[in-house]
Amino acid sequence: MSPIPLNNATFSLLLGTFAHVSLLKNFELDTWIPLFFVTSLASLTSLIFYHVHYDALSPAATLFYTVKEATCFLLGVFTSMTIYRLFFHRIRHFPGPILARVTRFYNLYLSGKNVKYYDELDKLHNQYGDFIRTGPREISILRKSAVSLIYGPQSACLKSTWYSAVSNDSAKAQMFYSRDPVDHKRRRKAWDRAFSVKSLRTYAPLIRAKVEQLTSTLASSATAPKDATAWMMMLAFDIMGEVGYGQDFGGIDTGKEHPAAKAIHDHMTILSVVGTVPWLLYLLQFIPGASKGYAPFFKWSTGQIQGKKATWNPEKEPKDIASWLIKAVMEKDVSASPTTASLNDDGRLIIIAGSDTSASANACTLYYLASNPHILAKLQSRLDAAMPNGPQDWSYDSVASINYLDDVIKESLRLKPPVITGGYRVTPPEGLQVDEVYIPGDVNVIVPIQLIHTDKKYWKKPLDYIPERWGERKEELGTDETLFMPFSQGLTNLKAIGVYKCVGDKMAMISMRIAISSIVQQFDLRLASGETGEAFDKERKDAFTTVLKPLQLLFVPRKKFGKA
Ligand code: HEM
Repeated sequence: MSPIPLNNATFSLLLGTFAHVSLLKNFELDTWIPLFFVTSLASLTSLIFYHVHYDALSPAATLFYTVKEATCFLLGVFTSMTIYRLFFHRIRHFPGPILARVTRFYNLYLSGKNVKYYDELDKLHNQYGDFIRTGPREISILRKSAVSLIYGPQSACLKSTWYSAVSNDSAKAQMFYSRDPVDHKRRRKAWDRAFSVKSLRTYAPLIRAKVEQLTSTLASSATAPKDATAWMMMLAFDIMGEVGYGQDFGGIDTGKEHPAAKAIHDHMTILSVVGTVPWLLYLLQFIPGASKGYAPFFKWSTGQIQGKKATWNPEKEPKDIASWLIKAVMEKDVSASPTTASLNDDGRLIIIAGSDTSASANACTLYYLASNPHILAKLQSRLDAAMPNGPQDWSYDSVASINYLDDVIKESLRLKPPVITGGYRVTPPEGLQVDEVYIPGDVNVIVPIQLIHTDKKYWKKPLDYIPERWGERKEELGTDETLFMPFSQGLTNLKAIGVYKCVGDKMAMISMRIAISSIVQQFDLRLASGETGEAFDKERKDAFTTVLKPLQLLFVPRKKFGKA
């Protein structure tokens, strides 16, 4: 029996085409994926019901016709989608690999291949130019003017669907995932308070205490090589424990990486690879056990937040980031996290955003200093000139006055930005004019951080580590600060601003100044025997943040201080 018309292959094919052209084409599938699945399930159930009751088909025939019709329907959808994306889409004129124009699964493949998406993107830019289509509605741009247009304070671009991959409901998620600009701006105020000048002043001594604990530990077994990657990770976690929650993670004490560190790396790798197809990442969390490795960290941070709430004292000034966020909730401030779930998620954001990034920045700076003895010696001489009696003279004010220290840190952030590629933004409905190129509205755009930092159009000796390019050789090397965006910032009058830029950028700089100055003041750094630094340099994983290979260094205590 061949019931008409529902089991008709042509009809199903046409229905699929019609569904794409009239409906799906206009939807942001990433945001509507639950509805899409419920509707698909309901349609399949109705089809089965129709075949059983109206066509009186046997179970085997019902299965056969349902599968056939569903397959034809999907064939219609995907054929229409492919033709549309290749020949009719508003960004069809942009060059890029053919598969990338059709599906984001191509990006998933590129990201997952070696988890070095920045390398893949570099190859694509070399092949196709400054503007490339890296997805059906996604463009990667390597142009200076795009930085402030997309990331600057006046930008009309919003956060892309990538940010709704973890949750479609921003009321239940951390501030970072809030795509509604009004909601984001409101919630960001509570975070801004946690990083005010006054708050930062209370964090600096906590950071210094952790760094001192590290330098004593390093000094106690000075002849043995140490894995700088692991120790910088322990330091960063311990700092974020103290500054974020007023808690000691005990990493430096025990010499063991906090279990949350591995969980966060795994989580970030999944986020960056699977997140290239945001709806897929969204679905992944419904697979039982998918976030098992992450559970202890969830439990710890939720316990901390809820514990602080339970013992809240309104008279006490907050001393850590979490307490600032809780204060907004307890005082029912407009900036407060809207739900318990979102506050708990904000609590996780503190550690995730602040630890990995700072650890990677410090480890990379130590790598460059150990590999460039003349730069290390110059930095030590500047530190010695400012603090002639060595560590006993150390003060943050002295350290902050040493421009060369900032130059060293900035050059590391340029060559090895901890957030390697960065976040996508969506163009406003009226589109975006970048130099001679018009990008239509509702298109995901990105300026890949590491690639713009090393673009030979804009940088002389782009791959060389030259801290002087930020100071005395600025003019000679033509350094343009507006191209420097490790915190996803756009610059205006050399002030780092941007609606979605890193809220912890100032704390990050303070933390790096304290860590690098203290270590370099007390130790000479050398690559340990057998360590070339090559794997560390070349094999970084792009897991949104960076996952670094081990780096074996010798921390040799310095005997003399004073002016060189
Ligand atoms: C060297 C260290 C750091 C680097 C390079 C860095 C980089 C970044 C970047 C690139 C973004 C924007 C990501 C995007 O566009 O999606 C960001 C956002 C953020 N960072 Fe950092 N970060 C660092 C340290 C920190 C620290 C210490 C904290 C403190 C908790 C922090 C907290 C945040 C938060 C909360 C956001 C989300 C901001 C928002 O969505 O409004 N970061 N960071």
